Amino acid sequence: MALVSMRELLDHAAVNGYGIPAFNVNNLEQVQAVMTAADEVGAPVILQASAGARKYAGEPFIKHLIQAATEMWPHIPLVMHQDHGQSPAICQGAIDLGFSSVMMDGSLMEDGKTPASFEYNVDVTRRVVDMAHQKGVSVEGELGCLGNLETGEAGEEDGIGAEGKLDHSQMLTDPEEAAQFVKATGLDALAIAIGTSHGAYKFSRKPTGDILAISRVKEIHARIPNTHLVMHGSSSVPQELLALINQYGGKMKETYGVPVEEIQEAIKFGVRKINIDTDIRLAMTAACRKFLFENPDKFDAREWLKPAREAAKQLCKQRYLEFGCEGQAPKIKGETLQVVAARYAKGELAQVVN
Ligand SMILES: O=C(CO)COP(=O)(O)O
Ligand SMILES: O=C[C@H](O)COP(=O)(O)O
Ligand SMILES: [Zn+2]
Ligand SMILES: [Zn+2]
Repeated sequence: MALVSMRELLDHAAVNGYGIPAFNVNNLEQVQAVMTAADEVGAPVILQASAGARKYAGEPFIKHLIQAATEMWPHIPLVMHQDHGQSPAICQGAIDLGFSSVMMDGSLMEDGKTPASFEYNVDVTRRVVDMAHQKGVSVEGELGCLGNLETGEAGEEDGIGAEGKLDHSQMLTDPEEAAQFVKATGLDALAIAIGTSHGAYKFSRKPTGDILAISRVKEIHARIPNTHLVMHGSSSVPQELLALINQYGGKMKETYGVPVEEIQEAIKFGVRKINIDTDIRLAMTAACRKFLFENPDKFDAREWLKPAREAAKQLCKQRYLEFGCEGQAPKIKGETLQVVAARYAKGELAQVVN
């Protein structure tokens, strides 16, 4: 099957009440880990590449790694999604490269650090929707800035995150604004801010409602019940992986992620795409540290990449099962992007916002 539209997968997830993890990938082993996990449980797949991933591997490698996955697993509906595009030009580049879905993250200005105005966000997102839908490519936008409600700080581990302190009104997506935003842009999926942030250091304690606002998901969903919601920064940061890393020479500080049961609750209220990168990083690092510690004489990279890939696969498989993806892949038609483009043109996929 050629690459499919993210909209088609999220529509299917909405009708059938499940959520799809979107895994960040940077290299061969991560692509193989996600695909094998999906194959074992019959899950549809969203592979996403950040700007950092494209810089690390090089765009041709990202493109061909994902295309190789469509050849090796032709029966799995697969979306190639660009994560956190900082400008319409970057999204255009990804569409030209063959991505079947893009994120225009207009919650921050092009520098990836300065919170943007609502008007700026609508303008850039609308422009990306116009060009993407003509090709049948899906668009995710973001309203509200990801950040830690305890400290007012955004994740500082990757290239994207607001600088300085944010207040709660910037870090919690407003339901009414969300409705205006969806109406004005016509996007396919909306990333919301509810207290999650990127990276391993999300919460200083197991999160409760004051720092992880699942109640806000419910309020947004009540206002825009037909829009697919996206949760970024949704790694669960399993304590056993932190313990393994530290047991074998790592030095990670105490930290907590987004509990799986909170994500499961959010899935009941319109969350259809759940972004996970950090958990794969933790799983691979733990496995790699353990293997090298136990086998100090080994030097063939394949020997330590194999357990790392296997650990990533187990993590992905667990999330597919926990989010309800099991057995869904064969039920998805896998329309071509041309067919999807025609459906956008006819207005069949227009957003319904009252
Ligand atoms: O949101 C993400 C990518 O867009 C990844 O989030 P994590 O850092 O929680 O894995
Ligand atoms: O958006 C955040 C992802 O975790 C990507 O991280 P990255 O920019 O380090 O590749
Ligand atoms: Zn953002
Ligand atoms: Zn993100």
